[in-house]
Amino acid sequence: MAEDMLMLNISSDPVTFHRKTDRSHLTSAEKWAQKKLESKRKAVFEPQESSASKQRKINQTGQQHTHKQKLQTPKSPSRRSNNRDTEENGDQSEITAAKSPSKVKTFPKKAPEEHGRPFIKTSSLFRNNPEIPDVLSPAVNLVKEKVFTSNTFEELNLHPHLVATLHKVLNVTSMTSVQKQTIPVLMSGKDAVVRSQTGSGKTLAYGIPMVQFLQAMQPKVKRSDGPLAVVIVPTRELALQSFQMFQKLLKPFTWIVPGVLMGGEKRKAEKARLRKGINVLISTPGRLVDHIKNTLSIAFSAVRWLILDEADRTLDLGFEKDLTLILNALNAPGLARQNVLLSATLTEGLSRLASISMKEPVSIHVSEGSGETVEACPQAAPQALSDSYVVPERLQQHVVVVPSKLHLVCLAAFILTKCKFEQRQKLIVFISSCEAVEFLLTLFTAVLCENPNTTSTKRTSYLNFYRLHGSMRQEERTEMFQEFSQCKTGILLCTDVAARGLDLPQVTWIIQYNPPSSAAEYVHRVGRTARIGAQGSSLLFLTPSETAFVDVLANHNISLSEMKMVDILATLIKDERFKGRGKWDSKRSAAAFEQEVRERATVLQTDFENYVHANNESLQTAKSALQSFLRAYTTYPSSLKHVFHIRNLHLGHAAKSFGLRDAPQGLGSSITTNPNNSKDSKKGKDKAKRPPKKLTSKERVSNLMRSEYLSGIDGESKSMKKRKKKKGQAEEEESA
Ligand SMILES: Nc1ncnc2c1ncn2[C@@H]1O[C@H](COP(=O)(O)OP(=O)(O)OP(=O)(O)O)[C@@H](O)[C@H]1O
Repeated sequence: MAEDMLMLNISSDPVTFHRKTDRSHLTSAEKWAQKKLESKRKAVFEPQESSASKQRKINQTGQQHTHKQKLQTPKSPSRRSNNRDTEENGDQSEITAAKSPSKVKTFPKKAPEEHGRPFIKTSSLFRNNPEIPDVLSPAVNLVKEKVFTSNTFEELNLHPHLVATLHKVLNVTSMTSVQKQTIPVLMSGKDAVVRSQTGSGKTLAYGIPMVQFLQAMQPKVKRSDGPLAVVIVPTRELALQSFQMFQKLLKPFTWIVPGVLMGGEKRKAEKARLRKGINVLISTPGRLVDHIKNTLSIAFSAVRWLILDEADRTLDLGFEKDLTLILNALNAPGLARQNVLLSATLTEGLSRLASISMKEPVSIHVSEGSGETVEACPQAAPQALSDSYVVPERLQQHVVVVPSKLHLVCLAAFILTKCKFEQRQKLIVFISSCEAVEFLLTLFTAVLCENPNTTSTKRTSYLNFYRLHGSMRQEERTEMFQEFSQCKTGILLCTDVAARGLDLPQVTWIIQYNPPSSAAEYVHRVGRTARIGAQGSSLLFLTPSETAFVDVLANHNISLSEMKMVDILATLIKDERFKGRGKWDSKRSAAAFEQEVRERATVLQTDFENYVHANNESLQTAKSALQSFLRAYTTYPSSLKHVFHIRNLHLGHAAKSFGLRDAPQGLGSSITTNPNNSKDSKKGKDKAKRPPKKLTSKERVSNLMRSEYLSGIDGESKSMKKRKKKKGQAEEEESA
């Protein structure tokens, strides 16, 4: 009930959340028990508002012993008899063992009870969820790109040392389609706009002709010439990766010096390197602007090449100002320069924008040339090529619809499926904010990595978590990136900082736990697997209210197959750590199986909640992670607001996905329109007659931002606005 109130408070608009309780999955005993509980809930909570909030306090402190025990008295003969079943309390039911709360120990300390869980207090995970609609991915015209050609680098008239380096150092022999089409164009001195699927070798497609050009320059290139080529990339890790590739390519041509500038590194050291001379300069936009403004020794008079890798990202709003400044600095000397834009998701609009600073660029779309177009469904409307994206042929794309409350357990179950019960899996999980990455890392490490067979701090060996996001120190970022690159199995929890360009070997699964901000970002995220002709899989999590995103993707020729949430959760049957109270026997009926899965999911959620509520620090971390998730949710572009709108979120349910037992107070109270809250009784009376004030979406968002987590930020709406804007545009990409 408290959750219901909160949800209604954030929006007086019609809410799309389905309130109907789906009972189809329940056994008759459960239906009976649930009916009983509902009538009891009505009797206990609905007559008085105050009793609901009183109960919420009880749940939070766990101290009002008498009242709580009254609520816990088992009534039904079903699951409650085993003390693990839920006691429905709106959405905040509890399961407790017969122990006095004073003896309650919090996770991770274990009492000698069955499964080491003396105290379980959790929500009813499987009740009051919105119905899960079937997802029908519309028919699309599948466009495929052939990755490899039979052509070799020898055909290109390159310097023999360059060809040898390709063979021996980079281990490449035949050209990919994009290389075959791009290298001759760039070697002829023309500008180009290049689009080809992720992991198809675009870096070498510009790297090879550039090195061929530089090594042939007469008089011979000197360090003191300064930058002859400038490569702009949106993230630090990508800058580092491109720099390493140039180090390899330039091995035989030692007189040409590559260098990297990126946020997080020491400016002083970079200035010194610039003074000494860097010929191939790779940089993030923000840091380059920084040096243009502050480093006298940076000069662009000799620049002959400008590369914008991930050009759509670099050209979009977040970097517009930086890029204008860079182009002005580069254009000033007025030397003839070759310009190249590359991305897997370049659209006509962007190429037109880019053409302003380019000279009759050649447009290279691999799917038009050497690729083959496969009509998967002739009835489907033909797509304009600029709108349709190509994903790797051997990428298997899935979507799973999961109600918010079950998100956390479902992600955990999926990770266990892959990393505990399958061999050699390397996963990347995309999450919408840095705080949420940190939170999930701590939570999973504590709850999933705990080894039940040891009392020591030894962790399970099959789960190795890594993290990558924009709020990490640069040394940590680089270390994590390299460690994850080299590991054979592991789970990288990250934000979109890892979505573009990164070439992480042998990644088997991409999980989009929070949906991407656009179809293009979807393509880049899934593109971290199935690279250069390899196999890979992806899984997109959506809530029932977000399923229209499948149509958005279909508009770009992306088709997904549905995975069922129950099938993911079923893995928990294999994990004895989350055993239900009843004796589980695999020969029992399908209904009993389903029941056991639900119990185990509840046990897992309980572990998460116990960890989160064990102390104030973890509670605050969970709350700020929830807050950051909500904030990120408000930054979806207006074109996707019909799919991802904050008013469609159920706060109480979203809170569960952060291990919180209830929607935190403050989120609701500051935005409430409940007339009973009025201090002025007369006014309150008048107000009571009126329907709740309809808030504009702006008001709702600003209310949301004024929650308890932001105490101290209250009244700083300007800086808040700034932060939000920044977050939406380029939160994870580099600004310096
Ligand atoms: N001709 C080739 N033969 C074999 N491997 C290649 C070839 N060209 C590039 N590769 C390898 O393919 C991988 C992907 O290349 P690259 O990172 O350049 O792809 P991309 O098209 O830029 O991807 P994204 O769009 O994700 O940035 C790299 O490991 C690279 O070394």
